[in-house]
Amino acid sequence: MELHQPLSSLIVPLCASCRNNGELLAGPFLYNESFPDALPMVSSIAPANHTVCSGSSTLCKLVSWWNKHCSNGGDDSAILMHQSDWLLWLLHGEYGVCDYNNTLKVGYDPEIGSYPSWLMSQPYSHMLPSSVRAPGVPIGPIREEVRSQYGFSNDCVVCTGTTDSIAAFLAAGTTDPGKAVTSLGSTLAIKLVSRVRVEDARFGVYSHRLDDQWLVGGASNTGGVVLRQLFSDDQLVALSRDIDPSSPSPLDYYPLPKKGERFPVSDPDMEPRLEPRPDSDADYLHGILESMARIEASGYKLLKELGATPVEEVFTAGGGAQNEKWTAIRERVLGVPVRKAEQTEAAYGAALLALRGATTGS
Ligand SMILES: Nc1ncnc2c1ncn2[C@@H]1O[C@H](COP(=O)(O)OP(=O)(O)O)[C@@H](O)[C@H]1O
Ligand SMILES: O=C(CO)[C@H](O)[C@H](O)COP(=O)(O)O
Repeated sequence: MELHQPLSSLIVPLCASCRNNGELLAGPFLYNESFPDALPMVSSIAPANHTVCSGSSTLCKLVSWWNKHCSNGGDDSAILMHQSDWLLWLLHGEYGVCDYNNTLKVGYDPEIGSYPSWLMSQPYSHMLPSSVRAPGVPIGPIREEVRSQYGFSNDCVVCTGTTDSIAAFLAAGTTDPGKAVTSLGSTLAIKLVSRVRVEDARFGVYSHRLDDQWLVGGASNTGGVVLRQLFSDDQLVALSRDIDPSSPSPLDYYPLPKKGERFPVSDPDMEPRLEPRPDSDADYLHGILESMARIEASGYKLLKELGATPVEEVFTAGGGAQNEKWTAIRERVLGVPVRKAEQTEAAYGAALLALRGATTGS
C-alpha cells in the first residue's frame, strides 16, 4: 500500500483491512473522519458515553465498513490495522499485534486488559487486534529480508508503539499528576496526568493508560493545519513578532480546517468561524491564536469539571511550541505556567519507548 497524501501526524487511525497477503480492502480512514452512519449501532451495544460512541471512533469506522461490505456474510480473513500496526507488521510480519493505546477507540478496556463482552459478541470481533500489549514491549525480531535490506543489526527487535500525542507526551518527559502536554501540531491534542480515569464521548474526552497512570484528554480539530491554510511558516514567524501577547484580542473565532469538531465539543457539523478578518494580518493571527488558546483552556476546564486532576502546568509539543508569543497568550488564557517541552517531537517519545522495550524487555 502507498499513501499518496502526507500524513498530518503519526496518529492517523488507519483501519486498514488486510487479507492474509496484506491486501488493502478499504481506507485508510483518517483520525478526523466521521462515520455517523455507524453511530446508532455502536451506541446500542456500548455503555452510554463510552469513547466508541463518537462518529470518529475507530469502532464506528470499522462498523461502517463492515455494514457496507460484510453484513451479508463476512470476510473471515479481514482484519483491522491501526497505522502503527501496519507499519510494525511490515517490520515483524505477525498479524493481530497492537498496543492498548491504539486500541482504546475501538473499545479495548486498558483497565481490565481485555475487550468487553459486548464487543466480543459482535460478528466483526475477529477483525480486532488479537494480541494487545503494553506500549514499548518487544514483539519479536525484525524480518530477515528487512534487516538485511536496511542493514539493521542481528539483535534488532520490533516493539509495540503508541499514538502520536502519547508519544509527544513521553517526549516531554513529565509524569506527575496535574502536569499536562498540549501537542500543537496539525491539531490541538491535550494529555493531562490524572489520578482519576475520565471518559465522556459527549465531549470527546477519554483516558489513555500509561503504565499505572491515566492520561486524560481529547483532540480538537483546531491547530496548525488551519494556520497553514492561511499563512506560510515564515509568515507565522514574521507576523507573530508584531503581536503583543499581554493584550487580549477582541476577535472571537473557532478555527477549524473544515466542518466538524471532536473536543471539547463533539459536533461533526460544527462550522469553522474565521471571520471577520481585520485589515492587519498580525491582528488576524493574534485573534486566531487567542481563539485556539480559549479552546485549549475550555478543554482543561472541562477535564476538571469531569473529575480529572486539575491542571497545574502545561508543556508544549509540536510545531506550535516554537511560537513564544502564542505560549505567552496561552499562559494568560490558561492561567497556569506554560512552557515549551525540552523535546517537542513525538518521534523522540516513540524512540524512548523502543529503547525501553529493547533494554528492559518489558
Ligand atoms: N511559528 C509558528 N507558530 C505557530 N504554528 C506554527 C509555527 N510554525 C509552524 N507551525 C505549525 O506547526 C504545524 C506543524 O507541526 P507538527 O508538529 O510538525 O505537526 P504534525 O506532525 O501534527 O503534522 C503546522 O501546521 C504549522 O502551521
Ligand atoms: O488529532 C490527532 C491527529 O493529529 C490526534 O493526535 C489524535 O486524534 C489524538 O488521539 P490520541 O489522544 O488517541 O493520541
